Amino acid sequence: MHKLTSLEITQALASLAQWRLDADKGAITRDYQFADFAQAFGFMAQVAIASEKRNHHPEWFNVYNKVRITWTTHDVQGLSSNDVEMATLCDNAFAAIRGAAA
Ligand SMILES: C[C@H](O)[C@H](O)[C@H]1CNC2=NC(N)=NC(=O)C2=N1
Repeated sequence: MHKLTSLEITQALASLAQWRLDADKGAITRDYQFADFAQAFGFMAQVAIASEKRNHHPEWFNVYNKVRITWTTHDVQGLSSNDVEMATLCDNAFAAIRGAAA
């Protein structure tokens, strides 16, 4: 696992449009809003299981139906492909929950 270069980060964020980059910290953050707490927690449970499976864990905050997630890789003190993969997984899980709720 290597620390992503600025170019690699730009390329990765092209498909993670809702994520905000903190270039100094080497982290990406996104806010999600769900219909209610149950949906928000269900999302967090899915992400938690995937995080354990990949041994790559989020920094997150939840209040009622809102979840803020930040991905960064402590081991490289910046962003790695693990962060990109997990952000993509979060977006897919969010879309599935919103689609199921529709
Ligand atoms: C030893 C090291 O902390 C572990 O391999 C994993 C645990 N989960 C992790 N999660 C995140 N976000 N970054 C890491 O570097 C990381 N490392």
